[in-house]
Amino acid sequence: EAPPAKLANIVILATGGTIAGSGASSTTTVGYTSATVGVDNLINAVPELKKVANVRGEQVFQIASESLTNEHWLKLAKRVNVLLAQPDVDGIVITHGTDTIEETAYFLDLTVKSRKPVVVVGAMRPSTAISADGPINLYNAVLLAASKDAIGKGVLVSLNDQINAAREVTKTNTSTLDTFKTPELGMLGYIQDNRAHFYRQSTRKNTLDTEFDIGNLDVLPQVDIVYGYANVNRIALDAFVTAGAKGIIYAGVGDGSLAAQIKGPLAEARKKGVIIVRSSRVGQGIVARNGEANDDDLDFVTSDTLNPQKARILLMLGLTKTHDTKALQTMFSIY
Ligand SMILES: NC(=O)CC[C@H](N)C(=O)O
Repeated sequence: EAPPAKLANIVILATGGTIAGSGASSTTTVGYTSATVGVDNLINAVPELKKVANVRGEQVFQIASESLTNEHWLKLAKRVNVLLAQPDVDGIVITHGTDTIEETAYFLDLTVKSRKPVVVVGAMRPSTAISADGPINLYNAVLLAASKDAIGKGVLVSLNDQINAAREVTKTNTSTLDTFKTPELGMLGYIQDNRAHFYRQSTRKNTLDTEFDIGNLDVLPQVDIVYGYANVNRIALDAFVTAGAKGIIYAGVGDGSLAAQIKGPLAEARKKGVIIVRSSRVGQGIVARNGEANDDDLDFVTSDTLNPQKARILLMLGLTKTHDTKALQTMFSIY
């Protein structure tokens, strides 16, 4: 196939993860070490990249993604914004550990100020494994970032030949290659035969259409997650509030239901000024406002379809703008 006349300029920002991992042998697929291979070696392992884009790499950090902090997100988003403001950069690919890929992608979806493509990619097998998925995933991600069809679609997550939206994608399996899915709402499309094929798009606002500006931020408001379960107690909640949490995501059972013994403590925390968002540990579906709790009386916010870890990101960013629960609730319906 003839190469396109003018290749897009794509910057690969490497952050670590299994895609940059190495194991003791070619059959080691668990128990390997993440974040050991540098960005130039990742690029050199896929000479086919040269056919689809002019690529250059930057090592932003080199960690397993479970160790990511808010500061890493701020650093990464700022770098993406600087690069995308340059006329000689057409798109960004971020190589990333898969454990928190959905969180980083959603953070960028809300804070990148450009319609140019941003694709977050990872792998489930380390670079040293037989049939490692990193090289094909990286190839597909660069192809996607260089594709005109990816412009204005928000931040994308691409593994396993599939394209998912940052807001909706989630890791559904601890270890299989097809772990990234958008249950029910569905993926956006496929990458096949050297082309991105799009079939749908999220209706929620992203990138240039959000109100969030992290350009001058060095810290984010403290927001923590309290997990719901039968026989839940208030110990974790109280500890987070005492430690200075400005917001709490309650990962309730079912439709964000509140156990009798947690409802009172959550209401007390709200009276102290802490913003409470009712989310759900279920992972699919809407947490309905005034459904399993009287949110109007309690002055709580509900998470819509965001899972707890993504609700945490939106609340952190929301709290950089307002502490008004009505305004925050609106954010959960538009982002
Ligand atoms: N498949 C992976 O990338 C997981 C490796 C590691 N736990 C990480 O998230 O960085």
